[in-house]
Amino acid sequence: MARGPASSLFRVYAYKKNSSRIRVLLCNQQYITTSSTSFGQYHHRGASQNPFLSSSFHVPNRPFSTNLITLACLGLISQRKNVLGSDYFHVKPFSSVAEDGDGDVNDNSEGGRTDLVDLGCEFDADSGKSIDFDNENEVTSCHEEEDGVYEDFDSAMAELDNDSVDGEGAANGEGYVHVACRNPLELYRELRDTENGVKLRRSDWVTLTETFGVLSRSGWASDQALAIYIGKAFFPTAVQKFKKFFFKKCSADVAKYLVTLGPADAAVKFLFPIFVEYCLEEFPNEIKQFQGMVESADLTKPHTWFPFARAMKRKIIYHCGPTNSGKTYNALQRFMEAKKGLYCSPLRLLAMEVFDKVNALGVYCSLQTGQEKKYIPFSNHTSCTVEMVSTDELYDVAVIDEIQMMADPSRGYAWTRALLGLKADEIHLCGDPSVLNIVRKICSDTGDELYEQHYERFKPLVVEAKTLLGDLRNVRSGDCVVAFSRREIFEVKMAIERYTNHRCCVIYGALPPETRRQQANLFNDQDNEFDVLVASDAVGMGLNLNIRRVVFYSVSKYNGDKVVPVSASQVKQIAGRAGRRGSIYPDGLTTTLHLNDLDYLIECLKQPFDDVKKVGLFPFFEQVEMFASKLQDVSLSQLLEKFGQNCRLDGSYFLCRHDHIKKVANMLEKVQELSLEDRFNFCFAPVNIRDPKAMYHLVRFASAYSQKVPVNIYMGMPKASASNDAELLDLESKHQVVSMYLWLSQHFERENFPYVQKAETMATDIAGLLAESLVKANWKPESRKTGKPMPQQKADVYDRPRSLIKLKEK
Ligand SMILES: Nc1ncnc2c1ncn2[C@@H]1O[C@H](COP(=O)(O)OP(=O)(O)OP(=O)(O)O)[C@@H](O)[C@H]1O
Ligand SMILES: [Mg+2]
Repeated sequence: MARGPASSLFRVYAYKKNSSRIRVLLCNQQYITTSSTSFGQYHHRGASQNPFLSSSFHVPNRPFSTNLITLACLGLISQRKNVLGSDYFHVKPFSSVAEDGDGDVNDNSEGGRTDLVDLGCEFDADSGKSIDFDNENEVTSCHEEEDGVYEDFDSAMAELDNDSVDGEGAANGEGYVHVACRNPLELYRELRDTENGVKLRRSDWVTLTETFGVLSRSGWASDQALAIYIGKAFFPTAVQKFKKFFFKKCSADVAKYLVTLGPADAAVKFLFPIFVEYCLEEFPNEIKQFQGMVESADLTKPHTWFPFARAMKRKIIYHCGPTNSGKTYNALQRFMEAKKGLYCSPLRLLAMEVFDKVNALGVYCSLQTGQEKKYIPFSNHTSCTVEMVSTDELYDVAVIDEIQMMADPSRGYAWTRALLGLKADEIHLCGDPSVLNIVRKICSDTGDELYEQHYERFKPLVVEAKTLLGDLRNVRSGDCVVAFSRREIFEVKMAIERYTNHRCCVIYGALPPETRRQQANLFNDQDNEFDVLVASDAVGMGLNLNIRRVVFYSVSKYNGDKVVPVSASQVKQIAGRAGRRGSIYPDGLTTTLHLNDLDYLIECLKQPFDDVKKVGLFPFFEQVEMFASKLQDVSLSQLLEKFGQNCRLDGSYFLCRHDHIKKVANMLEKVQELSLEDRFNFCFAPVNIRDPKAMYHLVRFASAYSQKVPVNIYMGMPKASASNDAELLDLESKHQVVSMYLWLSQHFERENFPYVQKAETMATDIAGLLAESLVKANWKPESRKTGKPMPQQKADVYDRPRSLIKLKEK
């Protein structure tokens, strides 16, 4: 068996065709020795003399080259200890490895020992079968070999071995290092300095072409390339150029080896470091430019963005608990006691509710939402929406309500910014426990003191197992039926009012907050006939309504793409509206319309709160501007796209979704004279991008603004309340336009928007008309008209609303 008898070196070559088939041929002892530190973490104890001797060994799923080293060592170790589990592969003992008296494998470092040679065998994890090699390392028997790859491989290997034997210094097995074991930089330089590469056989050329295809599509490789500032967009081009270079320069042994590996991950892992060397030399400008871009899109360490807040010693109090447990109530107590306080709300409606409540209790409080600013003389307190938080003002106490919204995919950044940036001695966070861990982490980054106050629900929420048995005639006074689309809301309202004596109020997202508030008051007030509320998930956050029972009309909703189950946390939030302390129904009930949705409801209520791992971030304009300076001739939408692709974030943060902003930016492309900053700010205006009327007006506002003419609202005012759904939709959309104008007037120089008063009057009038319309609304939702005509319903039989039937049929 011995080959190169006097050699203190041996070679192992590992070939991994798939995860269970590993071939060990030869390895250069020197190589193992020098690389032993790289897997030092995998062995312990007993490594005193020979670093490969270990009493236990874990075979990691490592990159190919590490496996190579590991295998070589494992062979030695198994020889001595037989410790390898057979899960990974069976090790055929290396009969040629001698043991000394105490059973240790001879330490090669002693020098002159010649017995560590010729380690030729192949291992198969599944079968345990091995392929034996004779001492010239040519296959002597090849069990269960089916395809020709192995044969090619074997002959390639045999050739390589022969080359090494014939080559310089090979007589004793020294000097030859297989390409897989060689330094990639060296390999790259060799390729680069070669005049002409080897002429490839057609079949090899095909294999190599496929291999480059795999490299170019490899997510692993494009991720790794980011480390040397090869961006994802440039990566395929870089691979393409590398491929050209490679085909021109490739040497016989590299080509042969790659062909052996085939178009697989192992080949990508082998090629990648060479590719890196190539890129570093070939694309210095691209790398520099991308590096500049990446560095300007650095969103890591967001707590350092607020040096003033960092200079303060803030006290953070987390009011942590489920819905209706008194979190907001307790935080507001501190807010009202403070000399100067700020309350940050997730919704305009809730900001208004707190504004009213606090003023009613004798604490002067102003209101600040995106659309309106109500300054109460002598007030030191402000109730605002979280997006309007000022990180410049100093406060004694600030309250950030619904803090779990930090994890909201689109709006989360506003909560994160408030928490990181508020300059307040005391900050009260109210929310469920889902973001508690991440708040702990953020506080340890910011150096703020965190106090936790845990709450329990005042009264447990009771699930009514009977459900409404699919029949809306089982609705009772004090019920809130929750549906997840405007269309369903009107269908339910119509059905209830048609088949029962109840009257319904409605609350949904597209209604202005004034109208929602009017509807909520109508429902809360016991002295009228409106005793049922039909609402969307817009009712879910923080509001205090006189709800006895929350009935889920359905437990799935359309997410803009497909119908998906409503999330457990949302179900909890919504169901939590029932039975508020202090309301006329302090015992909360919840159920579903249909029996077959009940299990899902119970499951959601039972589920523990998520443990959120990341919260949202979005760059300030200044960051986007800095990023823009690294690019030329790109639109804002492209800029944001690129920012999203290239920004760096810490593990606790994600970049908030901004498709909506990009769409608005695209629409505004036709407005030419806007500065980048104005354009950026316009994109945050509250507009329904699916409403062409609203989009038209936004573009008009932006055009007038860019031409420095006073921005006016040219829109006919409706004369009367709606008498059908089209008119109702028109009112909703007109209110949005006015609301957008008001928002712009708050976010840009006021003198450019001189018609604020007119807009406010229009907004109030439209909200009034909407309220009037909703009281009498008993028509089919507009979108229904485009569908097939419905069969006539029998007057006395309640029929389930059609959209639900369709959903269930699906
Ligand atoms: N100590 C208290 N005394 C009187 N009323 C209270 C007290 N605590 C809470 N309430 C009332 O109970 C209701 C629910 O309280 P609160 O709004 O603070 O709950 P929450 O935990 O913030 O709920 P959510 O998660 O839904 O926002 C409110 O109407 C509030 O005024
Ligand atoms: Mg609350």
